[in-house]
Amino acid sequence: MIHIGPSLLAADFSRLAEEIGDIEKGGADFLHLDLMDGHFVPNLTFGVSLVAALRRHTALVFDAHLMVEHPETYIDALAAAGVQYVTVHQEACPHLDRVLQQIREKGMKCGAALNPATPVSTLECVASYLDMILIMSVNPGFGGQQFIPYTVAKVGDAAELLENAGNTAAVIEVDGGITADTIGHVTAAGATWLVAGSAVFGRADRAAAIAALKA
Ligand SMILES: O=C(CO)[C@H](O)[C@H](O)COP(=O)(O)O
Repeated sequence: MIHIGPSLLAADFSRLAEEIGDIEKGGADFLHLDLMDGHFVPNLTFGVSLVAALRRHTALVFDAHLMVEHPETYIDALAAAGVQYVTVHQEACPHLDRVLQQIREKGMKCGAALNPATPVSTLECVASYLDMILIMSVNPGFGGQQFIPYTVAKVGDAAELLENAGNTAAVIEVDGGITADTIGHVTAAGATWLVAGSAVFGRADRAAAIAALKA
């Protein structure tokens, strides 16, 4: 079952509540929230107070992707803001197990994200209890980039890792450069959650854009 999550990064920041209403009506399955701190990635987006404010405007599942240093300092506030999925970067977490447990203890689903050049094998020790593996198919920091083809093989690696760990409940999400042309490659390899920024918010008819990706 394919889930499409528009990335708020590509929305019109001057009218976010309307933009979210548009994709919710248009058939989005979740809302992807890119929190960037200007340190882990060379861009700065928004923080938890904005996420909390948006929570009042939609029933969509909130999928927070933390592209930040020290993600452990965000977890309590994200739980209070009503976020359901929190994904941290393996590369930002010297204590990955600890921060994933912290997310679970707050009653949220936990995910681990990998930059394009980070191997899936780095998640072997936590694979049995992850709720999500997020394969970045662009270098994180900016929307509208070109999909990196070698990341398709990493989706297959993630599927194999989860299978070997006996974790059939976890999902594989892919983020970056997802379009009607690239989506089929990653779904064939095992991804079921697809983040799409430009391919949804960049189009006037969001319902048609989501339907095109699902098709
Ligand atoms: O995490 C991201 C960038 O770091 C974005 O979610 C991603 O790039 C989506 O945008 P697009 O679909 O336009 O590539």
